[in-house]
Amino acid sequence: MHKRYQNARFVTSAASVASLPPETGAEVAFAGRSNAGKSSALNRICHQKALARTSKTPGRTQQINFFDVGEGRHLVDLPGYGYARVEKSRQRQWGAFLQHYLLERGALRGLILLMDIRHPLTPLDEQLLNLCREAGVPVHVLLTKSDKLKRGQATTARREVKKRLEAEGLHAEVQLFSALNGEGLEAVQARLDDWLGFGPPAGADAAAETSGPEAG
Ligand SMILES: Nc1nc2c(ncn2[C@@H]2O[C@H](COP(=O)(O)OP(=O)(O)OP(=O)(O)O)[C@@H](O)[C@H]2O)c(=O)[nH]1
Repeated sequence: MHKRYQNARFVTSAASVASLPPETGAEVAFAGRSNAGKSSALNRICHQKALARTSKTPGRTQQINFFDVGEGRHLVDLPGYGYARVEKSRQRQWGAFLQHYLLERGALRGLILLMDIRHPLTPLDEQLLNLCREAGVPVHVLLTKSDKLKRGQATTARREVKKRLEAEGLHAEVQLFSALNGEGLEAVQARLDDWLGFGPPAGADAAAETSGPEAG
């Protein structure tokens, strides 16, 4: 089992450009619509119950949260977007902050975009993908809650998302993920290792290393 992320710990939050922490090393950001399953995914990836608070009320995560995963590397939890009840002015403010973060953050190695497998590629997801392309930030897509669909449906959903992205000239990798049953966990951890510049985990065998991010 991959244990590196078990020691992740919360370091700080930022609610504005001015309060962003100094760039100490590589970081990978997690983004997605409210309720896409981001907190659940982070908790699962880090084998912790409440690292990122899982909430049944969508839209409650309002700050960028930084988690230290060792050796100066960080996972960064971006606030969920698209929650209808957040006022327009706050949505705009958040958009500007996100744009600044994606364009200016030198330490940012890539973005994990989480989308509920049953509702992928909403207009806000598309906007974020375009922003990442503009900023030159690589994207890795998790189609979350894959346990909600039958095997064949999940595979088809993945293929269709991949096809739509390619049609738009976006070359993101797309994988299935379930925080519930752990599907795709090793693939996303391998992607994080790669982006963060970690070597293979101690005790990893060749099979684990070759299970590419598109597995699942
Ligand atoms: N079946 C299933 N449900 C999931 C999975 N991941 C998350 N959920 C459920 O989906 C809901 C939202 O999950 P969260 O992890 O809180 O979502 P979030 O994206 O962090 O939401 P915000 O805090 O609004 O940004 C919760 O009711 C979770 O229990 C999954 O893999 N499978």
